Amino acid sequence: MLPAVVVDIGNTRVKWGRCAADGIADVVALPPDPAAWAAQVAAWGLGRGTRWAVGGVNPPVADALAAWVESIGGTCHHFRSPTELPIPLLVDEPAAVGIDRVFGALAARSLVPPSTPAVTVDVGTAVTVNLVDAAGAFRGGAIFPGPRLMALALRDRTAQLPLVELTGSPEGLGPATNTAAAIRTGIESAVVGGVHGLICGALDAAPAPGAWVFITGGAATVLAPYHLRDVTMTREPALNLLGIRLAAAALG
Ligand SMILES: Nc1ncnc2c1ncn2[C@@H]1O[C@H](COP(=O)(O)OP(=O)(O)OP(=O)(O)O)[C@@H](O)[C@H]1O
Ligand SMILES: CC(C)(CO)[C@@H](O)C(=O)NCCC(=O)O
Ligand SMILES: [K+]
Repeated sequence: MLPAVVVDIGNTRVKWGRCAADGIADVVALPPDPAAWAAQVAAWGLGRGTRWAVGGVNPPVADALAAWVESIGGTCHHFRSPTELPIPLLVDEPAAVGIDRVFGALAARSLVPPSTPAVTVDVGTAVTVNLVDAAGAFRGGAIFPGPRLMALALRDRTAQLPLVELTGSPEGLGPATNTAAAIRTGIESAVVGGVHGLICGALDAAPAPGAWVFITGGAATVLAPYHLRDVTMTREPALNLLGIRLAAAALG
């Protein structure tokens, strides 16, 4: 089944991808709100009979979107479990893995040369760093709070810290001279350092050298100014959407 639109349901936002012959042509991130979805259907000129493929880690929103697609005359394939996807999940409890991590893995292994491991980094509501081995199996990874969750936790669990808005521009890791900048510096460093350490851990565990690293997610720009020696890092904003497209295509 080749869908016209693929949808990745996150914990904060709903990402839509418009499929082209060779991949994902356009990506938008929308709130979990049918009014925004209707406006996007109009903007992309999607008619009745449009084929959709949907999956994600926020089941109530995924169910709502799948039902909404059918209410506007679309047909929708809804991926509900990572065990439905055409990739081995070499972890303790395959059904418990976040399906977004597995969509990313599916896409990553389609982008690397044969017998090349891949590491995926998704910086969203949560950050995940995941390993796909040289045989193309998902081998697990790590999960930690994303930038916004860190900022909320500091506000919610301290007496004196304000909620700091994260901007697109990097703060840098040097000593900051006011509270808000100190929090932004700390969060930036937690993400950059955490991702760096986990990429190294995954590369050490990868059963073959030469792994490719893919970076995706709404806050992936946080990592843009930083470089890892000897590692090929590729920004792939549509990584999870590409994985949904591949999973749908594999349905036949
Ligand atoms: N340029 C940025 N710099 C720092 N933080 C950012 C930036 N862009 C987004 N963020 C923060 O990173 C977090 C993740 O961003 P966003 O919600 O866009 O990701 P997402 O991939 O859509 O997440 P999910 O898939 O979980 O819905 C948000 O909490 C947001 O506040
Ligand atoms: C970690 C998140 C929140 C990242 O979106 C998602 O993948 C998820 O809800 N995972 C479930 C638990 C797991 O992946 O092991
Ligand atoms: K995410």
